[in-house]
Amino acid sequence: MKSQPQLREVLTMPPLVDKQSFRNAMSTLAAAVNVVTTDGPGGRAGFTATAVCSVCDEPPTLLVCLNRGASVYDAFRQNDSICVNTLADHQSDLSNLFGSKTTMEQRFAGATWSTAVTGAPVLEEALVSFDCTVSKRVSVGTHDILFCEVANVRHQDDIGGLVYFDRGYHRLKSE
Ligand SMILES: NC(=O)c1ccc[n+]([C@@H]2O[C@H](COP(=O)([O-])OP(=O)(O)OC[C@H]3O[C@@H](n4cnc5c(N)ncnc54)[C@H](O)[C@@H]3O)[C@@H](O)[C@H]2O)c1
Ligand SMILES: Cc1cc2c(cc1C)N(C[C@H](O)[C@H](O)[C@H](O)COP(=O)(O)O)c1[nH]c(=O)[nH]c(=O)c1N2
Repeated sequence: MKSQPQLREVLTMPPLVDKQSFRNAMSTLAAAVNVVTTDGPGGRAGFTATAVCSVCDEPPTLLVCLNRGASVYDAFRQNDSICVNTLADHQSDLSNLFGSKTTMEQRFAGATWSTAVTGAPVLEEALVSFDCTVSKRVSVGTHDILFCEVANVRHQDDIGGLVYFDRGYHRLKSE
């Protein structure tokens, strides 16, 4: 019978797949597109994120993965108020605005905002907005995982969703 590798052996093992192969594979996982915003002592900031998912419903918690090299990282490190604004089918331009090398002024000038209970910016025409407080932060590799407790939800009816798949946007409409 083959013995289990010792911890030291595991730690020195090379990565199983290279970065590009990983990204190519990940590009086949369809994901909702979100503009994640914050405000507070670290200032107002926002970025586009597809690495968002549900964690548990007691307490209602979702997670957001944020690259520590992103321009918004310091603001998200200092602030605990976060709003996950899931984009509607007509908002791919806003995704590109918050997902490219633009200033925060340029990003927020691209849409209309209100202020959530927690103080985070809420996108007026979002499909759904999750107003959250960060409950825990975990660093893994290049990213921080932000666990966010949901204080309030705002949902719009009769509006299509936006999905990122195969490095492009796809519009979804319910029958
Ligand atoms: N989780 C992330 O940080 C993440 C997710 C999606 C896109 N992006 C960024 O958006 C840009 C365009 O992405 P694309 O999908 O058109 O092409 P891509 O080839 O850069 O990425 C393909 C897929 O790989 C994953 N990915 C990409 N960069 C990653 C990273 N640094 N960490 C973890 N997963 C990552 C995502 O699932 C992405 O959809 C790139 O600059 C990319 O880095 C980052
Ligand atoms: C469709 C799509 C999806 C994502 C991104 C981009 C795009 C276009 N980006 C990258 C992130 O939005 C990007 O780092 C910043 O908005 C632009 O970089 P700077 O803020 O200027 O560093 C991104 N970054 C991240 O840390 N987590 C994520 O889940 C995603 N997802």
